Amino acid sequence: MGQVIATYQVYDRAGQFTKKAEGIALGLTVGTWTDLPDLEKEQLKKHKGRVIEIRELPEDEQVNQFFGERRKKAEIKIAYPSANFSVDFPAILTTVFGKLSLDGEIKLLDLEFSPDLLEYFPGPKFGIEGIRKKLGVYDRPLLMSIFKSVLGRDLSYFAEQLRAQALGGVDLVKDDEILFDNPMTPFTSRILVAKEVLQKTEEETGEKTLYAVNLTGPTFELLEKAKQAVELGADAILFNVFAYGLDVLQALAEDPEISVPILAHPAVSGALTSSRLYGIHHALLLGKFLRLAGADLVLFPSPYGSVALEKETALAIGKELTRPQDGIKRAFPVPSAGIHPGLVPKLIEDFGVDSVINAGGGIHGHPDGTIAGGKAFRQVIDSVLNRESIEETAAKHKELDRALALWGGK
Ligand SMILES: CSCCC(=O)C(=O)COP(=O)(O)O
Ligand SMILES: [Mg+2]
Repeated sequence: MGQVIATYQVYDRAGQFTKKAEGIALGLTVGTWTDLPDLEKEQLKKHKGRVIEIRELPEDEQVNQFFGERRKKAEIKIAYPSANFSVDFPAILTTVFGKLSLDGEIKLLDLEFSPDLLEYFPGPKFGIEGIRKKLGVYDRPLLMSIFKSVLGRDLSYFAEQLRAQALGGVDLVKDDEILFDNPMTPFTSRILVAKEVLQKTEEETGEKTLYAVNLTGPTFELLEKAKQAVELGADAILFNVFAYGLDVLQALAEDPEISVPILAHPAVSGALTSSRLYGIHHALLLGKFLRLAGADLVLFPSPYGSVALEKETALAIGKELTRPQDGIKRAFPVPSAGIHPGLVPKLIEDFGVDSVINAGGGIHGHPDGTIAGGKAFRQVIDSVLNRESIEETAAKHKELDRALALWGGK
């Protein structure tokens, strides 16, 4: 029989972890099992959660200080039989971390699926290889940029900014996650204008650029809207998955008519991941779950920029997105926020060639404008791959030199 195994981090004053683990295993499955007559006990046995490991860990001094008292810490693993749930994110999350998520200092660290359950999750349609094929770029990290200051501006401004990003050598341009459907730059018009602009830049430069349009609006309109986007020729979709839910992403990814890559934005996810004591581990939510739900590219805070994650955490997300997994394509890690050219060597060292360098302000804020901003990034990416020092490359390219002078990194 299939099962999911949940790993939790728990704290307890008295360190009564066996009691706590058994309480969870019962409470989230058969509830009052021990008080029932024998016949019912037998029937409910196959539904009971099973404690499979309790591992006491050294106390966390930061947590002790926070509470002003000592708290013992442990990791516990509980297996939940698949007989208890339908195999979808809402049912599984409610089973393993439904009311439990409200019950004191407990964090969901990991969830292992038995192989039979993995078949219910599509994974990315395109993944790293599929996106590289679309772009014809195989040997370097991709470069992505973000429209900025488009709110309140019209389509001609949008077209101008898109053209500059493409001429700067950017592979993918995405809407900012805060750009919704609006009268100045309507969803469908953005797709049509982008198509025209990017066809022209490709003719001029020979390089392809993909545009990811922000798919927004009421949940029950999204599928139709996404299909309409594809019909109009959209290259890719940006999706604020945590404002909607993992299952909505999965529905989009599974639909054969939505035949474009999906970029998952981490907006709102910090409310679920950021606490040391509560919520869901970053690598599980932004890594394992988003990949299973079908994201082709996943944005998350890098260890360095303006909204930084601890390095170990950011690396763990990247690892979940790219580790080999039977039948499930790898998704592109996109460590983001406050990225400028000086950070690129570290990002490539951390996330490898199969990652995306992504910048908004770091491109448009270049002292010589957006085209120069894109070029500076492409120059530093080449510099790292050619094992040239950043100083040597900057001496040959004024775009990179000016970016490093402004933001540092030499
Ligand atoms: C926290 S990851 C998402 C980053 C993002 O949405 C963004 O707009 C980053 O812009 P920046 O100007 O910091 O590159
Ligand atoms: Mg943004």
